[in-house]
Amino acid sequence: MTWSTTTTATPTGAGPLTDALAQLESALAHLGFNGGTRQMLSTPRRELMVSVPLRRDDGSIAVYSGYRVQHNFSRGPAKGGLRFAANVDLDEVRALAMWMTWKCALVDVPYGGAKGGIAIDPREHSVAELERVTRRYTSEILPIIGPTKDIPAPDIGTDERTMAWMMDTYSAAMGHTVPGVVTGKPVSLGGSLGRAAATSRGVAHIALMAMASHGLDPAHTTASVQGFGKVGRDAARFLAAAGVKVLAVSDIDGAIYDERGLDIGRLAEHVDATGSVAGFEGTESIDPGSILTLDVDVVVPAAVEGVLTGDNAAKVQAKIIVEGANGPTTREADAILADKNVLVVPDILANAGGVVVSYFEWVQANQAYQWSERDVNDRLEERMTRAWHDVVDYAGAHGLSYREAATALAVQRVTEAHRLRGLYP
Ligand SMILES: NC(=O)C1=CN([C@@H]2O[C@H](COP(=O)(O)OP(=O)(O)OC[C@H]3O[C@@H](n4cnc5c(N)ncnc54)[C@H](OP(=O)(O)O)[C@@H]3O)[C@@H](O)[C@H]2O)C=CC1
Ligand SMILES: O=C(O)CCC(=O)C(=O)O
Repeated sequence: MTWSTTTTATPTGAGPLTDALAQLESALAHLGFNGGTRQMLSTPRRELMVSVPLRRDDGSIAVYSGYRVQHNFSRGPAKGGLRFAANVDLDEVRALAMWMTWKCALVDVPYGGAKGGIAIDPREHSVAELERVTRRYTSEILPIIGPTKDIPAPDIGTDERTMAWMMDTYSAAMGHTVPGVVTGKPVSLGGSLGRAAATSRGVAHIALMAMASHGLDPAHTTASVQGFGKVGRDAARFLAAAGVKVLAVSDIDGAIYDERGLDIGRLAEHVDATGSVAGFEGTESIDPGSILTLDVDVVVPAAVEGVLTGDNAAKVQAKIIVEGANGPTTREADAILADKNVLVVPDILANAGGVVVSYFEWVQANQAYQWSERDVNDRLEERMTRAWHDVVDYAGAHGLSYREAATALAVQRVTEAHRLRGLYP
């Protein structure tokens, strides 16, 4: 395994880390923070790179690159998801870890930020292979995770089953069951009621508040959703349940459109049966790239980073973008959308419902006590509403965009924790 504790994240060219660092720079400039604070916040506290060997079902050996980046611990243990995707690399994981720090601070949960990833396409592997690769990765990063150190959760390409394997591997090494080492576990293993849909519930709640702030009545509002995975599917479901007409959704394989509004329940059944939104009866197949620029009121990118760019931002017709995904909007797109007066609700606010309920899960696991789903959802809504008002008020008071306000608020909280812990560590 390769350890690094001193790397300053210096990205090359465009990409999520470039965007994340630019957002940090603008928050630091607004707050008037000095070079030392800047260097501390732009530098991950710890990075671990591992090679993950896998014996494939046919007996051959493959080796995958794995990462865990812990960006900050000032407010508590590091927290963040684990991604399985072919294009995962260190800079992407660094950016995602930094965004986790701001997200946790913004919704005021007592965590720092982390993220992990393995450069593997889960669709190319059997369940048995995925289990072996997850267990080996967990063993490799075991020294730096734990309920008081760093607590992984699901992200792209991983799910509650992955978390169960991680918990089991960690627990076997400890000699006793440690449910608090991961969140997003199956409920029967100490997971929280409401966690599976929490990110989407939060996205929809924030989208409805953003719509209200623009005087949009859900019953007369249209939306499109990019991505129909753990976040996109339920975000579309909650929006539709609130009366919003979801006209289009997409996944890797295609995009579909229905001017009458999609039946999300039936679409979910179609996806469960076929593996894709493509070919859903009664809908028109459209160019997946157009999902972000359709004539709708609200766009929810809920797939990957860097999809709203300098090339397509000028074509956006929506009034509101609610970032279900992490980092879907590049710096160039942000500037163009601001000029067009499009409201961008940033990822660290819009998709924070997942980590909020992960926090609730961790609290429940540590106390070996389960809350009701109603309790979880009420507390989630309360936290999301509070964070929304914090951002709106701060943006209004300082003449900032919502992204600038959210990042500045978060950076201020992290820096304050750092100051209170002592200036001379
Ligand atoms: N899960 C969580 O709790 C949280 C997730 N997020 C963020 O939300 C986003 C989605 O995560 P999640 O839903 O968990 O991941 P999933 O793996 O469950 O789903 C990802 C979805 O995005 C689709 N997709 C991938 N690439 C593209 C593309 N280029 N164009 C269109 N669709 C694409 C996938 O298609 P296909 O189905 O065909 O593979 C799938 O539908 C990520 O940015 C993640 O970091 C943020 C906060 C919490
Ligand atoms: O639930 C968590 O701990 C983190 C989820 C996540 O990876 C994210 O919010 O981006």
